[in-house]
Amino acid sequence: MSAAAFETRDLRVALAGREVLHGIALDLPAGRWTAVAGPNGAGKTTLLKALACLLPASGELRLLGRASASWSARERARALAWLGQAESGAEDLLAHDVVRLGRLPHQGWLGGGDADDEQAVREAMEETQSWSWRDRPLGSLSGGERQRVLLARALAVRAPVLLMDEPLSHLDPPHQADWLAIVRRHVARGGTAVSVLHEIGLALQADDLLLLRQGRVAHHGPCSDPCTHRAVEAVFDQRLRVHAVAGRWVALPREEGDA
Ligand SMILES: Nc1ncnc2c1ncn2[C@@H]1O[C@H](COP(=O)(O)OP(=O)(O)OP(=O)(O)O)[C@@H](O)[C@H]1O
Repeated sequence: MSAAAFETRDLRVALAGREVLHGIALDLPAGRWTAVAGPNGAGKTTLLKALACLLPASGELRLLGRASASWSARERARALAWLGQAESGAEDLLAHDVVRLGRLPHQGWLGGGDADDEQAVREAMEETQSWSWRDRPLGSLSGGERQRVLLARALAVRAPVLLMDEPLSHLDPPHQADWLAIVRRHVARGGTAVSVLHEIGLALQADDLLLLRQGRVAHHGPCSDPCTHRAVEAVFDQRLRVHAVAGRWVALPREEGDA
C-alpha cells in the first residue's frame, strides 16, 4: 500500500496557551510501521494525540486520504485504534470487559456484541497472552499484565491504523518481542502502526523513524538509512551512538572519552 495513512500540513497544537507543535508537515505512509522518538518534551505524545483527533489542532490533517474533520467519530474509531500512555480508569472492570470496549465502534446503538465481536476479543487476548486473566479486574493486574490487556483492547478494534504511545512500558523482554511480532503481523496484513518509543534500539526496528525536537520534525526516514542514525545521534546531542549488532541497530549511551 503506498497511500499515506496520515498527511499533515502546518499542524499546530497549543496547550495551556503555549504552542507546542509548530507547523508539522508530514506524510506517514500506510502499510508501514513508523516509530516516533525524540527528547523529553519534544511533542511526541502531543503529535500522536493530534493525529488521533484527541486534541484540537490547526492546519491540515488527513487520515487515509480523507480530511480528518470529514470522518464521523464512529468511522474514525473503526479506522484508528489508540493505546495511550499510562491509561487509568476502569479499574473495577474485568479485563474481558475492558477488551470488549474495543468492539464498541462496531456495535449498534443498543450495544451488545455478537459472535464476531467475541471472536475478535478472544483472538486479541490470546495474541497478547492475556486471556487467562480475563475474569480479573483491571486494577488487580501488574503493570505489564495491564498493558497487555490494553493492547488487546486496541487490537480488538481490528482497525487498519494502530496508534500507540509508549506501548512497551512495563513489558518484560519476551513480551516486548511479542509486541514487535504483533506489530509486524499487523503491517504484513497491510495495516499501519505509529508508535512513540523511548527505547531507541527498539524504535530502530521500525520501518521508518520520525524524530521530533522542540515541537518540530528533526528527521523522518527509513531506520536502515545511515542518515537516520546520524540524525538520532544529533537529536540526542551526541549523547548516544548507533551501532550495528548481529544485523540490528542498537543505540548505546556515549560516555565521556568514547570515540
Ligand atoms: N496538558 C498540558 N498543558 C500544558 N503543557 C503541556 C501539557 N501536556 C504537555 N505539555 C507540554 O507540551 C510539550 C510537549 O509535551 P509531550 O508530552 O507531547 O512531549 P513528549 O515528547 O511526549 O515528552 P516525553 O518524552 O517526556 O513523554 C512539553 O513542553 C510539555 O510540557
